[in-house]
Amino acid sequence: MNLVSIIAKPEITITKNPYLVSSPLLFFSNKTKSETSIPRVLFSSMSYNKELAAAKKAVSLAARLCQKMQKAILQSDVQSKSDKSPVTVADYGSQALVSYALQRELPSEQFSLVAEEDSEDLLKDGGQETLERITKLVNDILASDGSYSDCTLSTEDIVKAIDCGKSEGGSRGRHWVLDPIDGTKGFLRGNQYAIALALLDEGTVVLGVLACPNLPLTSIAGGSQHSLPGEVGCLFFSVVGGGTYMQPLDSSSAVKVQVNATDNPEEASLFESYEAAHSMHDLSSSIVKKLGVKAPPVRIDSQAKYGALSRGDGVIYLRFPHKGYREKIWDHAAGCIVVSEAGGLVTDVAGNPLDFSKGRYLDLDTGIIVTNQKLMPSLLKAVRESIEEKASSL
Ligand SMILES: Nc1ncnc2c1ncn2[C@@H]1O[C@H](COP(=O)(O)O)[C@@H](O)[C@H]1OP(=O)(O)O
Ligand SMILES: [Mg+2]
Ligand SMILES: [Mg+2]
Ligand SMILES: [Mg+2]
Repeated sequence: MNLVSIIAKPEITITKNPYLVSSPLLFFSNKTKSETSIPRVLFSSMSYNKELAAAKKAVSLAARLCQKMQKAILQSDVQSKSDKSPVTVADYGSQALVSYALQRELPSEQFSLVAEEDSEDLLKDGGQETLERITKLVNDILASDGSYSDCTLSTEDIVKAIDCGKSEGGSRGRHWVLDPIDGTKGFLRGNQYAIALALLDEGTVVLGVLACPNLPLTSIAGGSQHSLPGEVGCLFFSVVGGGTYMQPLDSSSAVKVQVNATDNPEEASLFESYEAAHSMHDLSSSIVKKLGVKAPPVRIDSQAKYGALSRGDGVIYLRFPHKGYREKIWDHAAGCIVVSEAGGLVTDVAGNPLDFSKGRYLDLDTGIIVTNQKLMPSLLKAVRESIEEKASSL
């Protein structure tokens, strides 16, 4: 039986990147081995190699599209900045590109996609011009990459690709889960955003790819989110049982990353939403005060928080949406596996893992808590106490 084995190549490093120094690269090569000599953990990651390659390609193409559009937005004058259509074009374009690329890369698989956007607004009066812009943009990205040069997409193809994302997901079979631009507000401001793609298999997230085009390749601990050009753009990826890896968006040299495993809250720093409207910052600050965290919170947009936490830039991520907000699975699926495979934990307030098998929404009523395994018990205790105090003060 021809199986895949993993060979460590410690001599290959990218010296500019501190994560690479202690992290040998892993290469996959074909080798014949008896089935019993392969650890179970490798079997689980081996089963999704094809899907991982397809997901990385799809997300990298979408990241290129988003980078192009964000540059155009930031270079535009004040008047056209108030026009929100470039972000719309980028959102739809990213979803169309990921959907199309996955289907081209995995032609023999049944395709189901749970994604944020749908074409309803594009098909209304006045949507045609936007649809044409999206179609041109997607075709331009594919042409400059040289992929799928056998066909140019029509506006109908684009609508079809976007609307593949209407699946309800659930606990049966395989479903891709996509947020084409996570952190739209950050994208518009020129700050952090992510393209987040995950694969659900029988209700469990088994694979995640997270592109963070504006995230520095070096640590953002302490809040420094600025780097020299050429030193930003990270692609995180994980397969269940296989760990989490990070590579520069424009290169294929991946390194294994791990969460910061400190058990000392004084050394732990907190990530939270940039947008106060997305999470209750007063509650997070009461929790970290109770826990004894010293550093001020680092506020960044999108699932880039999960990526940064997976490589140890910070230790805690708290997310408490305001009452009535329903969390969607595409806002957490990729980030969740990226952190868990790097040794972290992602739970609800009760300490239960997130359940992605219930359809398009996560069945949560309170919030999402992310940290390493050692700090989780005391963090959960501080969360519960702070929630009780807040409730009794109302
Ligand atoms: N009122 C809201 N409360 C919480 N999250 C929201 C709200 N509105 C949008 N979001 C989503 O929160 C995520 C951004 O999280 P963060 O605040 O941590 O950056 C995005 O997925 C964003 O959607 P979108 O994907 O459309 O940007
Ligand atoms: Mg989102
Ligand atoms: Mg989005
Ligand atoms: Mg949105």
